[in-house]
Amino acid sequence: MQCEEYMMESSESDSFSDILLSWSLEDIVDDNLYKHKVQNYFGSFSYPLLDETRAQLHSSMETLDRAPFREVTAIEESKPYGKKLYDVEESKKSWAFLIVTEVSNRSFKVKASKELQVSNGIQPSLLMVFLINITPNIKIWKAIDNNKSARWKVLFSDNFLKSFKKLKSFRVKMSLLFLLLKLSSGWRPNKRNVEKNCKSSSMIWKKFKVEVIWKFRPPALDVARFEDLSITEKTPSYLLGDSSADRSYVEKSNVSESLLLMKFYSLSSGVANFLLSDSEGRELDLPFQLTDQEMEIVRYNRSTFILGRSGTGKTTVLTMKLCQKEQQQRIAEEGFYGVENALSHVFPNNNKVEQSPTGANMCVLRQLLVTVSAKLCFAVKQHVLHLKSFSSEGNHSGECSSTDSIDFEDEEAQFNNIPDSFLDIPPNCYPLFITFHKFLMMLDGTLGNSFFERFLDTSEPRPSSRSVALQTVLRQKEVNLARFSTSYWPHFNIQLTKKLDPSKVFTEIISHIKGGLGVTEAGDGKLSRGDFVQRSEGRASNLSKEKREMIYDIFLVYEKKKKKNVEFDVTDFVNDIHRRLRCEKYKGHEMDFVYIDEVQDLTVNQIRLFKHVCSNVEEGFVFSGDTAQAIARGIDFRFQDIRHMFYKEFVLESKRDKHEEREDKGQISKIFHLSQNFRMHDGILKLSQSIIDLLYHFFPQSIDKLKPETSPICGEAPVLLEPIKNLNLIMKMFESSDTFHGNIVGFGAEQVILVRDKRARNEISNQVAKRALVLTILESKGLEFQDVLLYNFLGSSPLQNQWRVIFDLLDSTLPEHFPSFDEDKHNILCSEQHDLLDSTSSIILFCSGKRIRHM
Ligand SMILES: Nc1ncnc2c1ncn2[C@@H]1O[C@H](COP(=O)(O)OP(=O)(O)OP(=O)(O)O)[C@@H](O)[C@H]1O
Repeated sequence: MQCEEYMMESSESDSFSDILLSWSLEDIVDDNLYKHKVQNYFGSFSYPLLDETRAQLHSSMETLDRAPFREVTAIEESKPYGKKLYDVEESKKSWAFLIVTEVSNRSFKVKASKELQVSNGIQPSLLMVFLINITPNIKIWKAIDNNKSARWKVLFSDNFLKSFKKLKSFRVKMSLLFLLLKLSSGWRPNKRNVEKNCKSSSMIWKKFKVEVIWKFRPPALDVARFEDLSITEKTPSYLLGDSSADRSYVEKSNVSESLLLMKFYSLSSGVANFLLSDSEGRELDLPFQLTDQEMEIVRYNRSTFILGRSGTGKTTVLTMKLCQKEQQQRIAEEGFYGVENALSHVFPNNNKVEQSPTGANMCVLRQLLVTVSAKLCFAVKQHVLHLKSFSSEGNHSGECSSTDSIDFEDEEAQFNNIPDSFLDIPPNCYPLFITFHKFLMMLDGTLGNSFFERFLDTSEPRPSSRSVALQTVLRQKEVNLARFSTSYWPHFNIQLTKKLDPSKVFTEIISHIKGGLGVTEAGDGKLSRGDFVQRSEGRASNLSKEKREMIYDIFLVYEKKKKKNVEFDVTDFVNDIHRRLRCEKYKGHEMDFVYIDEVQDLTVNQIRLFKHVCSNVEEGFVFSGDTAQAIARGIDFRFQDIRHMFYKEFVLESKRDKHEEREDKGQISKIFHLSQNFRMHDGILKLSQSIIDLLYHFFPQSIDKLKPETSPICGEAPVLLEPIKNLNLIMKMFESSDTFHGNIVGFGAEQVILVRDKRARNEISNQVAKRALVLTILESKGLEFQDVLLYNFLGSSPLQNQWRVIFDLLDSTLPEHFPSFDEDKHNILCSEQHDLLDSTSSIILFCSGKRIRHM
């Protein structure tokens, strides 16, 4: 039998520390001793609960939901090694480990590792529920309990997951999990095999030699690197990915391998069973450990707003909130407590029991998650389905549609199996993941007299499917910013247009004149000239009275021309739905919970529509967004506007409807800020922050002022590749698929070339001949890559030399012929800066054109 080394970290002072495991598995030696035992532990197990216990659980469920459940580790002393996850406030220290200490057929007990602070109002039984919650197969806890000495909670890393996935032998997988369980239960290897290596009095590093484990191989090197030696010096080499304690390796660690950004998962029986059952090498998508900041939002059970920059975990929090509700429903269904109460807790709308296609009764929790981008919608749905299939141990199937291979050119294809109406959604379509566009289509189909009827060409034969007909109408008749700029703008009075920018004018029309706060639902769907012009006096305005007059003139001409062309814009569609909702009552499905991601891409008038589909105003709405990003051009978004509108039109109106207004005015919903960035290292964040600073300076209204984000990882600033004379750099880079001066190796699935528009995409795609993924910035929104090559963004900017206005800001000694900043004239700079910001996930700037070198 072969022996290999592995190591673990522990704080000797506390017998209930976590094990922080971070290693790579490659090969595993063949033999193992534990096979039979493992099979015993992983057998199926069902546990009958006593009535008394059930009653206890029932009464405590509500409190549990709100309990600040936090598993505190003793790793605080070792902060440099851990993520923020382990930074626990003093007050929460009492939230210690909870271990099932006894399991028998008739009862089980829970014991806290430290003194449990019952004075906090939390009863031990609550904690028991939590364990049941995450570990439906209790038997595994019995295994942990076999050894009464120190028990450790096992967290494992992304690296572990990836390596585990590669393992072929089921037996090896089992033996590995078994070993982890043994460790967590307090088992320690034979003393002869232990070397002690004391780094400090409070921290003892142990090095164990254990039978039958694996061969270690350091992860591959990549672009970004560690530089902060204060971290690397204190961090044990194995935690940074190298068993040989080679400092130079540490400095070259890939950011994605870093413990500080890495995802961690805790080992429970559910996870163990899932890992073992995953025979087809399917993507492993497990619930990872959230930070305190994220957990606070997930547990907060009232309607709320989540604000954070790209990569701070907004979508993660939304998804986990949704999953939490699903899980509560499952518990309710499994009868852990009285069914009626369970239902009232999970289904605020007192939803009904529906018949499944097989005829069985099923409670349908109606959750709706809406995004603007179809790609993000797809990604979120896949993630949740994975999590669901994990938590129901692989039994989950029968989702509404299979979205395995989506053609993003035909983004709506992923919704083919969801009806274009809220009237008859099959139960297995829930939770419902749709784009805002699909949401509008569904509302249109729920109400009488479709908006599109008037645009269908009666002379032509109608396509057999409604959705094909609608797609055609949308393609041919919808005026978006691109069509506005090309087909409408040139026809407006040049005296008006020469002083204005089409994107600014379109934004004002769509977001304010026709879709903003001042537009009441009952009105005619637009602001009067007087109201619009008067807004120049408001504090938030950055447009003069004169310019507003001009914009209003353009608006009137635009409306006439649009009518003549029999065309429409999105606000016409939204206003038409509002109009119909005033005349007829919404009869579609009532949602229990609604989650709206990328809310910055919606106008106030669009967001208003959601109140018709969900009356659970107190608890049912979560909006998340970032004013630094905007997918949809032509939207002017302010978080505070949405929040006030929500209070006035959702909260107060619902209270009025329920005749509650006198006693309680309700509260304006809380805003949570997420500030830790998981996607980018410090070097990229600094670049983003410098663009945000430009936005604050030039366009303070276009972005909410937030605290700068933090990232625990240091990294280099993005590299600027300048063109070499007579050399097509892109071609050169990709002429051979795997080498470019030895620097860019294997530009593959985790890398992307970002370009400005579809034209550039086609051009670059041809040049790299499928050797790299090429996306427009818009298409890349919400997706993640290890490396981003931003191609010729500045060189191809419509702003051309006008970028130079920012030099004034950067260097006051520059000669005077640099143009000075004019808000209206340079408005496009705002969207350009937003685009640039969107692309700064991890970028290598690649520019052509001399002008760019100034940057
Ligand atoms: N606690 C955590 N530990 C490790 N990784 C995390 C944690 N929370 C979130 N992440 C990861 O950080 C990345 C960004 O998260 P997410 O997509 O939720 O952010 P976002 O704010 O919605 O970003 P965007 O606005 O760009 O879509 C994801 O890879 C996510 O899995």
